[in-house]
Order: sequence, then structure tokens, then C-alpha cells
Amino acid sequence: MAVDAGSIPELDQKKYDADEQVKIICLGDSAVGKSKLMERFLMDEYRPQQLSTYALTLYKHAATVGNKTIAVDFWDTAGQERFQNMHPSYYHKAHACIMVFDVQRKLTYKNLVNWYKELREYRPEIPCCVVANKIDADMKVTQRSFNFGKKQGLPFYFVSAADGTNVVKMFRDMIKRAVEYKQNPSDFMDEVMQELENFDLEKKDNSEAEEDGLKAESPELV
Ligand SMILES: Nc1nc2c(ncn2[C@@H]2O[C@H](COP(=O)(O)OP(=O)(O)OP(=O)(O)O)[C@@H](O)[C@H]2O)c(=O)[nH]1
Ligand SMILES: [Mg+2]
Repeated sequence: MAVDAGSIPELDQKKYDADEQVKIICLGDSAVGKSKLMERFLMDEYRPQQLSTYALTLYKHAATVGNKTIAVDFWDTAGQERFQNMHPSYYHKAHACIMVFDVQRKLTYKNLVNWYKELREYRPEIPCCVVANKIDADMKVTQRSFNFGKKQGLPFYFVSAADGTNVVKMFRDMIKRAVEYKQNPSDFMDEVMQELENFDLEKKDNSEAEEDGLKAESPELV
């Protein structure tokens, strides 16, 4: 993937130092406001990187959860959703999903069921939420109830990317849930992945310790 890492030195450093890394994806029909929501949340600190091969924008964000630094990769597509399904790699190793609809377009709400079905085919267990966007255009909609997702126990948020209502809260909640999921996955394959990651980290720690020891014992090598 053609990522110009040189253009985001500070974020890369934070990412390198991060205690944990999570991937969060966004689903929903075209023009519901997925990109605007991410831009609103990341406003001052983000720099999108265009991965033109996959028509994908990857937003990198450093968050703090508890006392840990979390490197968050937000994935946003440009165009694929118009064909009503996503490339499987979009779902690959995602730790949380934000499903968005536009309160002014009923069809975008109706289509959530399709998005949810596809999500669960690839990622049966990851945390997910339902987001009703553009409430600034008609505040009355917040008195209506949107039941999709209730049965599955999905949290629901009324938001506006335009005026910022609830945007930070929704994203922070989802980052937290993504981290919780990554640390305690309920999907078998994810459990295996987490074990492997821990194993790699242990190996890295050991080899670093060995290297340090070698330096201490063999000053002539330094
Ligand atoms: N009034 C209002 N308009 C919004 C809001 N969020 C997005 N829009 C408008 O909706 C349009 C689509 O927003 P995008 O963020 O590009 O939508 P998207 O879901 O990323 O669309 P695709 O990239 O085509 O999938 C733009 O014209 C935005 O200005 C909102 O909260 N309120
Ligand atoms: Mg977009």
C-alpha cells in the first residue's frame, strides 16, 4: 500500500510508542456523512492518507484510554459502498464498526439491515453501533425512535457532523469498546491472533533484553 509515512512523522512516532493498536471501520450508504463524521472528530490532528489502489482513506489517530496510548486506524471508503458491498479486506481484523444512516433519507436507515448482515458475515462478534447523522437539519427527529439494532443491543447515537453534536462521545465510546474487544476477543480466530501478537511482543521483549545484556557484558562490541 502506498502510504507516505514520511509525511506524518509525529503520528507515526506516537503509533510506534502506542500500547495498543485498533482498527475501526465505518459502514453506511453513500452520502450519509461517514467521511464528514471522521473529519469532524479528527479535525485538528488528522491527516488523511489516500490509498488510491483501494480507493481507501486511512485516518490515523492517537487516543488515550485509561493510562494507555492507543493508535487508532479509522478506515473510510470512497465509492465501494455504492455497489452495496465492501471488499473483504475492509473488514479484515477490524475491532469495531460504526454504522451510519442519514435521518433525512429513510432508505439509508432501511439499508442498515444489509450492512449489518454483511458485517456479521465477516466479523461476527466485534462491537458495533448505530449512528443517526445530520440531526442539525431536523432536530425533531431526535424524538422519534429508531429501533434497528435494539434487538442486537447495539448502542444508538443521534449525531451531527455539521455542528459536532455527540461526535466526540460516539467516537470515544467506540475506541474504548474496540480496545476492550481486542484485549478480550470473543471470536475464536481473534483469540488466536491476540495470542500470536502477545507471543511476538514477548519474543521482542526477550531479544531486546538479550541485546541489552550483551551490550552490558561486552563493552567492546559497543
Ligand atoms: N446537514 C448536514 N449535512 C451533512 C452532515 N454530515 C454530512 N453532511 C453532508 O452530506 C454529504 C455527504 O457527506 P460525506 O461525509 O461525504 O458522506 P459519505 O458517507 O462519506 O459518502 P461516500 O464517501 O460517498 O460514501 C456532504 O455534502 C456533507 O456536507 C451533517 O451532520 N449535517
Ligand atoms: Mg466518504
